Amino acid sequence: MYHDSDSTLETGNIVSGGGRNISLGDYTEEWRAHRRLVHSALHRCCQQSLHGVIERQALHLRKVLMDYQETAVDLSEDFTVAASNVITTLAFGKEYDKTTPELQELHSCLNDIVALWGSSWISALDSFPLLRKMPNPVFARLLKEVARRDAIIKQHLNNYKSQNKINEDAITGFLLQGLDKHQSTEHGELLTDVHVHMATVDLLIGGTETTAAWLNWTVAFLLHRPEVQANVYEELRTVLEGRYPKYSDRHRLPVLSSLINEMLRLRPVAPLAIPHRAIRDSSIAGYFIPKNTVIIPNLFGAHHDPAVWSEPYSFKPERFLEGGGSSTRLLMPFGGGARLCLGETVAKIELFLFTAYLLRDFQFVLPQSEGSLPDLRGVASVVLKVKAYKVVARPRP
Ligand code: HEM
Repeated sequence: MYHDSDSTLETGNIVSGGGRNISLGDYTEEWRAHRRLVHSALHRCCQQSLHGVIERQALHLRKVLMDYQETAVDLSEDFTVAASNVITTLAFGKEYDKTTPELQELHSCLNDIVALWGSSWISALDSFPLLRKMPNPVFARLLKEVARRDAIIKQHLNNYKSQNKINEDAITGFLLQGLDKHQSTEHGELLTDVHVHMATVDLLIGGTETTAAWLNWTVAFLLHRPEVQANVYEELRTVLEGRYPKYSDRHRLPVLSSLINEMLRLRPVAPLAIPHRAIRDSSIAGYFIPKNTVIIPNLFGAHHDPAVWSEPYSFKPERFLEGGGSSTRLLMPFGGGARLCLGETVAKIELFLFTAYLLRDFQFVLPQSEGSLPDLRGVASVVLKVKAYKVVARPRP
């Protein structure tokens, strides 16, 4: 019932390529066809190539951590590169080193757009359209960054298309080929290259900082309760007998799964999801919701409701173990309904494999130089991030 995200606003239209991306697009036939196509592409890639792509990035991350040789480092950038490489490999068959200028340009541009669009200057423009008639440096920068983003993505997609063989197992390959098959919706709206372009932006924005922030939170919480880390390691060691895990091993690794679920509960990295709009008069829990009301789902609130969770603010993965009293059915870190996170399956495989690989090979410890444990309160923005901290990744014997 609550389908539309709020994109009638002018700045939203600019950022979303005229409403042609999924996260900000309105609930139209065109939007549904677009989402269906991207969903099919992700589904196919989850079955065909995703596992291998993530394994490769997890092993690369392992090498990066080994190379630090137990020095105290902030791992946030390495996590961002690992998560981003999963998406860029799937989207245009490319992976980057963190020092690559191309990668830095892509991320600085996407991060600037998210930050500028979330700024109060831009909200003021949407609330008081007359302000658009006056010079506004923030708005001018937003326009410039959107143009830069579009030029970068276009170049990547053109490079990809100019390769002789377009691989249908890669997302973009599937999307491009899918355009021929699904081009027209029931009502005749056309899906074009612009939709592939905007889907790539959606996947890059939706799939990079979220996964990276989640990994960074997990290491921070593990420093606070080292025994959880020891329990996960012990489980990995005994169940897997030395080999690296596959996603299909998850049911045999309840301790690891409980850690992942507890982190998704405690720090849903998109704490307020994406604004939705009621497409018709409705009600929630007995409250009348008129058509067009914008609804902001408070996922963080739902995950900390004392009526549902005991000690909601405590880090207690064991609550999800048998007899622990909590059910994963009450979790909603990926939102819900028609706007459910498109990358939910991709994210779940990533969180599982990255965490398993990291905890199998490293013990994360507080550096002696750090006086105190990481601050767990977080920095609020579109993505909920942990404050910067340093950690030592000590290789397991
Ligand atoms: C820890 C990892 C992640 C979390 C917690 C997360 C969470 C979310 C949430 C809460 C939403 C909004 C849902 C709503 O409004 O009801 C969302 C939307 C979205 N996410 Fe994720 N996400 C994650 C990873 C990913 C990944 C890896 C991708 C891409 C492969 C992705 C792509 C998207 C897209 C495209 C949307 C917009 C969907 C729409 O508006 O229809 N996300 N995500």
